[in-house]
Amino acid sequence: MAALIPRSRTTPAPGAVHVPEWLSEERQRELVEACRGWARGPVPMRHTELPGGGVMSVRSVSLGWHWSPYRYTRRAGDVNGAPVAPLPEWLVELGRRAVADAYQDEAAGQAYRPDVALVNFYGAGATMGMHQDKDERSGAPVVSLSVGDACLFRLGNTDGRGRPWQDIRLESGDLLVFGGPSRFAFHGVPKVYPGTAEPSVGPATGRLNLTLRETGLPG
Ligand SMILES: O=C(O)CCC(=O)C(=O)O
Ligand SMILES: [Fe+2]
Repeated sequence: MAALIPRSRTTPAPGAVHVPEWLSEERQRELVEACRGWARGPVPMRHTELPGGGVMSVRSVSLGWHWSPYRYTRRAGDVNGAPVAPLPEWLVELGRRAVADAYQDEAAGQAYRPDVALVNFYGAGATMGMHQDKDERSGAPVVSLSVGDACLFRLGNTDGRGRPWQDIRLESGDLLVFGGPSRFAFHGVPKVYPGTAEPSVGPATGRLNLTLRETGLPG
């Protein structure tokens, strides 16, 4: 839903750009629909098990490469052994457009070649602890798209999980790109605000987040 007072783009940290309402409502609906399909399979969306025995509160599915802690594989050995669904070209294009728009740099968009998407669904009470996206062997930016309930996104520093950090409210349709000096910054989602989504656009409840990345892995 368009805000009464439009939110403007910000650069919360060097290399990090937040573009509110970047996705049209139609695009958001398409993404929700696509996520419904990916959640079904070939690798079903699931709570990822962590090596320490815990499980993540978000449910996830990947495209292009399967992510499980802390590596990328072509098959989901920790789920059902199925080969991961391909990353569709329209999503690659969306990622390239996102980078070009965020950095206002067409060449940066052209150079961006994401080969993996991680789709996360935050149901009631789900959060994500502070972490780095560091299983990629590439310094290319991470493109993050949010649909559904708003959340508190915490963008920290590259040294550790603690302060300083910037708190950003990500709403449905928002784009966040973190690259350059922010590419390996710790970040997390300490809170999702239930019931803040526009019912005609987002999932019925909860929050969807999709990140595009370059793994830097061969073929
Ligand atoms: O949900 C978000 O906004 C962040 C997701 C994230 O950090 C990740 O998938 O690595
Ligand atoms: Fe992350």
